[in-house]
Amino acid sequence: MQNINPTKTAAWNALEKHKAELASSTIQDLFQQESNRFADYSLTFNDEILVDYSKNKITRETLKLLRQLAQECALDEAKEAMFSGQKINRTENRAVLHTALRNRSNNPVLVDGKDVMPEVNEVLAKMKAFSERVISGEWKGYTGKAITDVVNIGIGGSDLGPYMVTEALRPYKNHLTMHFVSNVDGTHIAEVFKKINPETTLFLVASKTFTTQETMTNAKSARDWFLAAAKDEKHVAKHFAALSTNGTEVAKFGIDTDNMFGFWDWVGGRYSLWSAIGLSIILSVGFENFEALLSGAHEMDKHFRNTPIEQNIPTTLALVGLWNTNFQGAQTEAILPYDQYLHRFAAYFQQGNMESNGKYVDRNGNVIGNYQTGPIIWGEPGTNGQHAFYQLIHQGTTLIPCDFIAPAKSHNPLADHHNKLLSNFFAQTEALAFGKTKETVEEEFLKAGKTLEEVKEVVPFKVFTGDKPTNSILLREITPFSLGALIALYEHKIFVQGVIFNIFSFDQWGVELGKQLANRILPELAGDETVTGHDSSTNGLINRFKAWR
Ligand SMILES: O=P(O)(O)OC[C@H]1O[C@](O)(CO)[C@@H](O)[C@@H]1O
Repeated sequence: MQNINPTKTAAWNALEKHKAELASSTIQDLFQQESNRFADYSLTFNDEILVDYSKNKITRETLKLLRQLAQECALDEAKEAMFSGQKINRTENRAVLHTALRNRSNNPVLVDGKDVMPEVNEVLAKMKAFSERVISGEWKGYTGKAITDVVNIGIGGSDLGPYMVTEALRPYKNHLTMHFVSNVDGTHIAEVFKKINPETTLFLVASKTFTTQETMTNAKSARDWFLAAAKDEKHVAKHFAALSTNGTEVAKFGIDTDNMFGFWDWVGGRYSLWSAIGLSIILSVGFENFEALLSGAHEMDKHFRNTPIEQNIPTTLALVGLWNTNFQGAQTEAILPYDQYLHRFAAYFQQGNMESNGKYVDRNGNVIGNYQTGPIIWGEPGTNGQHAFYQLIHQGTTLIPCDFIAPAKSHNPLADHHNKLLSNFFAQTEALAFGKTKETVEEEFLKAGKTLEEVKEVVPFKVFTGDKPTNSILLREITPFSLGALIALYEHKIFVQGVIFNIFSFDQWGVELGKQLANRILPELAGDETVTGHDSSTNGLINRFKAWR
């Protein structure tokens, strides 16, 4: 992977000039100039996912220059480096191979000269056998009863991915009730304890490192709660499994390593739902559906690796996103799924994108001064978002590019709900792009029998400038396969942007300082002594906490 400052490329320079030339054009103007924008600026994956990026302020020239930028930043070489197991996570000296976890072709993937596929397949086979026993009821708890509830204890990538997918695939669910505990706030696990029975609950302790404070604290409380009922330590083996890379810590915690499902340091936490961390998904929807999820992601991997840049969906979305943040002044991106089952999708990619590309130091170790790296990611399902924050997207002073995502076919085709839902999706993207002029507002008033004199004060507030960029991602249906492909699409989008930003997307040093300071503060919270070792604000807060608790 080369270390190229994107702003030093010829393409970046040309994009700056091009931006100035386009400045006076609106998205509406571009639609008037190009009658076929939909056909020319949309791509289809597998006849299952349509990506329409026509409602962005881009032209053929914009795309040509953005593609040139990707080439000048050696994107193809970086892609091959990732897929072939090179240690592109240089600050941790690790390969980045979530693609190997879903490599359904089974072609060898080498890390340090060793094919990782046999081990990947071995863990998959172990998860299959285990999940079948639990789902069928053959796996019994300590009093001989079958498992009814599964509690995944993990945080960050060890929670957000499996939780998001489990929710997204609810229509495929079996009888097991799933719970996800992540927060170290005792409330999170205490509320779950109220709903479960120790005799019929299986705890999955999901942690790549098996040292994460939140997870280990919750896991210990779960074990204490369980032993308060089960009494005998030997019963732990029937009720606790570990999903981790760290066998030593798993054994130290007291979980039978027969109940451990391993993965490897080349799986990043936020890219780990395809690994043993996906066991809760398998327990919820069955192994076959998990395989279909992997297959969907694998198809997207092949598309990303092999499709020319002009038709390459993740690359196109990455380039359009980069254009919006670096040349149009946007700082955030909203992900707006019009599907209630995808209610954690934005939260999932909040970590996926912001932990990956929220970096200010480039691959040479230099501070980045003159371009933006990862955007702020946020979002909520439509139409809830419409009644909450869309006001600002339509009429605020900040530019917010949005991804609208929806399935054509609903899993719950109740009366006309889905048509209503989708009419809102289509209407929003139309309104954001084309807005509403002063003339239209006045015309509407005249039609309603008002005079222009009567309404002149209110007219400005009813005008929508439009010219707000959106992508529309329409899926045929949310299935395990299409969901796998959709997730992989976003993962690769993040990768492409990281390559061009010239940053390391697969480390996360930015989360360490807070952890370090919390470890220093924790013992200070124990006694009643006044704390004086910090700045006046931190001392003041700690001391008031101690006085009030
Ligand atoms: O799976 P682990 O090791 O418990 O880590 C959980 C999460 O903590 C982080 O390391 C930092 O917050 C994430 O990258 C990771 O997903």
